Amino acid sequence: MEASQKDFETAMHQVKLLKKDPGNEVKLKLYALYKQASEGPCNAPKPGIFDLINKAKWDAWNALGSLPKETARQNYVDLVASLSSSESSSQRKPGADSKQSGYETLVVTSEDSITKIMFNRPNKKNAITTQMYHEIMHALDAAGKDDSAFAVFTGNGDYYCSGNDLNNFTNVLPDEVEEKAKHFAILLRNFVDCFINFPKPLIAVVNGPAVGISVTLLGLFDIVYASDRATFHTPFSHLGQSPEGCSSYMFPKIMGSAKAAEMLIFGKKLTAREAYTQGLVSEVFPDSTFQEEVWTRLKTYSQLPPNAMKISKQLIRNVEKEKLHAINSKESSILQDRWQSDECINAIMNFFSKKAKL
Ligand SMILES: CCCCC/C=C/C(=O)SCCNC(=O)CCNC(=O)[C@H](O)C(C)(C)COP(=O)(O)OP(=O)(O)OC[C@H]1O[C@@H](n2cnc3c(N)ncnc32)[C@H](O)[C@@H]1OP(=O)(O)O
Repeated sequence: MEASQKDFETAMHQVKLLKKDPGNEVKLKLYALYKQASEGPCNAPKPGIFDLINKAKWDAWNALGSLPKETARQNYVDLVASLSSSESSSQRKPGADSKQSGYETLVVTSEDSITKIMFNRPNKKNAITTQMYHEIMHALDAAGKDDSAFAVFTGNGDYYCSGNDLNNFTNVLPDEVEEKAKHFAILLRNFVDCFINFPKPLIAVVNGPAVGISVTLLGLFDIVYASDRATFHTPFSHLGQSPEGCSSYMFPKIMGSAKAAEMLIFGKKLTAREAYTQGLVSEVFPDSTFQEEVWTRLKTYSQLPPNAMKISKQLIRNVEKEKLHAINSKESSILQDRWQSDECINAIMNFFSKKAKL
């Protein structure tokens, strides 16, 4: 059920009862969601750069873009619920619903036999930092072993995920480039391996635009539900890079080589409907009812016998597992070279100099 105005008001009251200060980042998130839910997209003039507090608040609100009021209200209620529940977790009975601690870039929750892994850097469009890569690997490892029926990835805010955080490649001295590239190739390979090896059904709830590695990985997901606001974009050539996440194999297999080439070589951005027509997405939902429809459905599926679902997933996927590992290894090693190329270094510099937003 979508959060009602009454749920929203109750949540506003609950915030005041929190005993622990949730920290500035969470307070900004609460502020932004509250403004978006009550007033809609940011319409206030941007504060001056020295007005630090009001600028941070404005940035947080503005980062929510055109997120619908209803979704903001729901996210606000969910966030307050997760804050309240983590405060009372010491009194909670074992096995009850819980937000898992130890994550800074994700919100990981277990509810209704579903492990939900939510990218949680909405102000940065959920771009994946090195820390986030590690947290995702950790969350996947735990979700593979816990008693949930399946795992679901989604994004907080208006984006699903804007792909690799390009800051991962900045502040590297010229004589460190080779070593860094090697380091990231190993990280990438290990990261994608976790998706190839994940033993249970893996579902993506694509709440908004998806870019780069968050798109390529979808070929390794079992089901992809998308809001009609979602887009799918892999600007690898624009960045002087090349495909990863086994997309060089999975995308031609899913959509045919001609369509895959348009995405992976030319960086053609697909709408949710196009991604559905090309077989990358299982179903598209209107954004206004997306969360309610998808989660109602997933809660029903999560009651199916978990072992049967797990075995079926493995039957479908395991035939190609070794091949996928080999492809992942090859893609990572090619990227290791690409990251050291002038094409790539210049494209990343361009992004940060705001000349070439993709
Ligand atoms: C282990 C290594 C694996 C490597 C393999 C992975 C490859 C990839 O994923 S390639 C794809 C990389 N991603 C991109 O190229 C996207 C870059 N971002 C953008 O083009 C845009 O930010 C946007 C289209 C995603 C959103 O544009 P807009 O709505 O105009 O919002 P802003 O650009 O103002 O973004 C808000 C805020 O977030 C920062 N940000 C967004 N995405 C990234 C990112 N991928 N890396 C770093 N930072 C990102 C953006 O810089 C803004 O920050 P502030 O200026 O500080 O507010």
